[in-house]
Amino acid sequence: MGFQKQYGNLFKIMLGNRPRLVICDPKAAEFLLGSTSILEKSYEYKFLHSWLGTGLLTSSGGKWKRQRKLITPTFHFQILEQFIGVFDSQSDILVKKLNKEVDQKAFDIYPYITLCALDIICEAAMGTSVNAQNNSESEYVKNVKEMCRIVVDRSFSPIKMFDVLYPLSKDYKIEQNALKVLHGYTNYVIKKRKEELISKSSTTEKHDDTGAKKRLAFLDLLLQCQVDGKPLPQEVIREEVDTFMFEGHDTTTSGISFALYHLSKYPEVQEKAVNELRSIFADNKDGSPTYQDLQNMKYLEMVIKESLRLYPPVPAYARVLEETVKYDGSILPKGLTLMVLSHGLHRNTNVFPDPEKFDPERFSPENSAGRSPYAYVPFSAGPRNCIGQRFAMLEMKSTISKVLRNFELLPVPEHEPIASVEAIVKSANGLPVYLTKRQF
Ligand code: HEM
Repeated sequence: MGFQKQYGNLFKIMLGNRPRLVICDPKAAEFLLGSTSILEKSYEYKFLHSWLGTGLLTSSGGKWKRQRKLITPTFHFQILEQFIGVFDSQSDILVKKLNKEVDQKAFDIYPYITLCALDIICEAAMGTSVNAQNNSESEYVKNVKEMCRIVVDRSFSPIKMFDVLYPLSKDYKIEQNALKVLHGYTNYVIKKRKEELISKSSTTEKHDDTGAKKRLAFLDLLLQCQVDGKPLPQEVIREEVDTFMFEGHDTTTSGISFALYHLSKYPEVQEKAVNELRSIFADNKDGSPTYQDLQNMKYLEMVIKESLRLYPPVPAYARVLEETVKYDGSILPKGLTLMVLSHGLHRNTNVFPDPEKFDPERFSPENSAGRSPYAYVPFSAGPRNCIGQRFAMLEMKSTISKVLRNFELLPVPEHEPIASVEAIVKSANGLPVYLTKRQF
């Protein structure tokens, strides 16, 4: 991160034997992210292939275009609306778990949120529960964590990054075992859902035992997709479900945890967010939020956005040039990796003065007006932006508002997070807070 201060908003570095152009400048970010032709992901994404195959995140070319078109409708707001119950019921479990920290010592909020976010994505993606919050020792949960660690390790290890050397490492064996568990579980769930889909008539299948409209998981929607009149192959469905599992829980965990941490540090911001919630839930103090309630949490959204600015969960993402291109009078050669460092872009002083200051007002409608959409990119931008962006924002609002309605968050005065830049941004020294009960 220090490189930006030294070399400016556009600079070249070598990682291993690969040169890369690091982008912390909105104009260059627009050139890359707005492009409809520079879509190929960089080398490091290959470390995800053994788990995710070539799902939406890791695929390229025709397959990516086809899958993106097919999957986009499954993120329609009417479908997202169905997941609000999942966010709410899992947040209720989170509140129960957090109750034991009330008036106790400071504790790290991150592990609690990880398990909650895992439960949410499992239920939304697969329609099943792994019950991580009540059973953090689940094999599936343990192996998701293990795979996330291995992927990051491989990106930075001068030995493990090479395919020929990697099988000699301890992690290779751990990965093989993890993949057995992860693929075994997803394949089992897909098979079970497929059988259910075939055995139930189309009318009963859309309703649960009480006759209420049944919620469909992303998996059900994928099972209903057809290409040229044929259902998607099992392998393709598995890749996408696994991709949602990977992209859809560590990212929101980081987003929620840092936002809660910032709320603890800035009591006046917390007070303002709570007042907004009081006005939204005036007639329904203990009620569950509706889709509209979540949409009305405008100030909370500003808080989340500012938190994502300072600690974007995906701090960097990269593409590789398949052709030589020209940018701003310079030739960028084929094979060059272009990396958007959102962590640095969000600290560009031309766009965000006094960048280290936490100030949600930066995202008020007046202050956001006229800002380039490529200056603030926690969810990336352009054709390969995050497909789960609206799902993530709803989940973050739902979970954070539930915590705020139940607890007051208090700061640990001397603590400053040390951003550890892995695939997902975490804090090396945790995100500790104190909790007291709130009268809402
Ligand atoms: C705060 C939460 C999230 C953040 C900050 C985030 C951020 C991002 C970013 C930066 C990318 C681009 C990555 C790249 O170019 O390599 C991306 C892609 C993606 N995200 Fe998210 N994400 C979040 C939540 C989610 C959720 C909840 C889901 C699924 C339910 C999801 C699914 C995906 C998928 C499938 C892609 C690949 C899209 C494509 O290449 O077409 N994300 N996300």
